[in-house]
This record gives sequence, C-alpha cells and structure tokens, in this order.
Amino acid sequence: MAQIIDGKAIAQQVRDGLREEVAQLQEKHGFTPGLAVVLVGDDPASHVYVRNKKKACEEVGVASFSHELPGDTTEADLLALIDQLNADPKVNGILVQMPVPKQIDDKKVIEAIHPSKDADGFHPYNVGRLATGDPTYMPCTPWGVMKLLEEDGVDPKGKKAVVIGRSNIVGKPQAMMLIAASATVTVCHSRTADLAAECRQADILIAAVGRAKMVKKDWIKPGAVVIDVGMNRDENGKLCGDVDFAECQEVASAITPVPRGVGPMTIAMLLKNTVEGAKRAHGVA
Ligand SMILES: Nc1nc(=O)c2c([nH]1)NC[C@@H]1CN(c3ccc(C(=O)N[C@@H](CCC(=O)O)C(=O)O)cc3)C=[N+]21
Repeated sequence: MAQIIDGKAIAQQVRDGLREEVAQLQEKHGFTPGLAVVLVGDDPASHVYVRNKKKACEEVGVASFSHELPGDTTEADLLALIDQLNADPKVNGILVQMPVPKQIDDKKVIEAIHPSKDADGFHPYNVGRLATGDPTYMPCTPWGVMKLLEEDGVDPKGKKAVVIGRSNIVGKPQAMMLIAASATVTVCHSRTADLAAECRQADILIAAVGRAKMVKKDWIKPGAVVIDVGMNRDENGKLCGDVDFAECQEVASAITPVPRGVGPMTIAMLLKNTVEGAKRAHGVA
C-alpha cells in the first residue's frame, strides 16, 4: 500500500515559513508583499479559487487586492487594469484567473503582465528563463509538484519521469523542472501511441490531463511515485484526479490524493512567488 503524500500539510509548512518571512520583511525592510488577483466573469469554480487565494494571503500576511470584473469586460479594459497594476508599487504579483471569457485573448493578457510581476510564471520571458535553466518566476502547480517530491525525499536525479499532458501551465514547465533536476523525461499526450506502456516505465509518474480516473493500476510500475495534478468531477460530482486512486495506491510506493494533494501546493507556491517577487522589487536578497 502506498504512502499518501499530504499536500495539505506540506502547503501549510510552506505558508508557515512564508508567514515568518513576511513578518521579517515588514520589520527589517518596511514593506509588505502584495498580490493582485483579477477575476473576469462569474464562474462559480473560479470564485472558490479566488476566495481561497485571498484567505491564504491573509494567513501569511501578504496584502491582496482583488478585482472582480463583469463577464462582458472588453479586452482593452482588462489590459488597462493590468497596466495600472504593473505601475502600482504595492502590487508585486499579478494573477489573472484563467480561463478568461472568449472575447479576451489570454495570450495578450499573459504578455501584458510585466515579467517582474508575473506570479503565475506564464509570461514568455519567465518561460524562457525556466527553459534556459535560470528560472525567476516558476509556474505554481509544477513547482508545487517538485516541492512535494522534495519533501517526500524523492530525488528525480537519474530516474525516469513520465508526464502525461503538454499544457503550458503544467506539462511543459513540469518537464523543464524535471530535466533541471536531472530526471530522464518523457512527455505524453493525446496522440501518444501506447500511453499505458510509456507510463509503466515511470519511476515518477505525473498526471496532468484533465480526465477523471484515467490512470489505472496496470499503468503503474510497482514502487513508482504517482503525482496527480487532475481536478475533475467524478460520476457523483465528487472532486477527483486523473489517477484512479483506489486501485493505483495498491501498486505505487507513494501517491498524492485529490483533494489535499497538489491543489493546496499551487496556492502556497503562488504566495512564495509573490514574496520572492517583492524581495526582488525591493532589492532584498
Ligand atoms: N491564472 C491562474 N492561475 C492559477 O493558478 C489557476 C488559474 N488561473 N485558474 C484555475 C486553476 C486551478 N487552480 C487551483 C488552485 C488550488 C486548488 C486547490 O486548493 N484545491 C483543493 C480543493 C479545493 C476544492 O475543494 O474545491 C485541493 O486540491 O485540496 C485547486 C485548483 C489554480 N488555477
């Protein structure tokens, strides 16, 4: 039976560390890191995430500035708000909740955020920094996965890692981070010829496809570490991952649950990005 990796507890540790660090920054350097969260439209799931982000900011002492815009906001209006936040010295990180409504081009939004305030790590500048081995802001979800591996004592060096999913948000940056950690990395996707066979090679398997319980027991190499980035609803409307947890935990050596796995880490790393960004903005090493 696999050990269950407690993402909720590890995220709490990260936030505890950040709370102390933020207090020190205020005391010794006289500034408070700030995060602006922009939400366009009224998708109920997005509202929940944004509320959780605000709560996490409060807990660690990061100032949060939330901007909730109507669903029919024009691209020009959103870009104008981003310009204003780029120029605001109290704002160190800017997050525009994705997805944005269809009249708005998400690429333009991502590129409008100044790279020095890109708390999601989605701007091409920061993607390039990661790809060239000199990361500044790293995307929160894959960075959270690396932190989970580290805290669980899993060193990717020399191991075979398989990533299912090639998105800009998770799959691609996850592969970059694993390469930097000296894993041998395979990236699989919807056109992969024999997905199960690829997965069975993995010492570390990371699922980020968005299909409920797709990864089955016979895809897992005995003793592998399985990280589930999925956020889906199952047939009963219950939150579940991309991995069939009940059966895969019988084969894996360690596995993350959904919820309480990768999700809470995403928010913890967002706060870490914001604090690091504030330090850079104020010239604190
Ligand atoms: N610009 C942008 N940046 C994001 O980082 C971003 C985004 N847009 N759009 C939506 C996704 C989704 N996301 C999650 C964060 C935390 C949990 C999380 O904490 N989940 C809890 C459960 C939450 C629940 O019960 O619903 C858990 O897994 O334990 C989930 C999902 C960030 N996203």
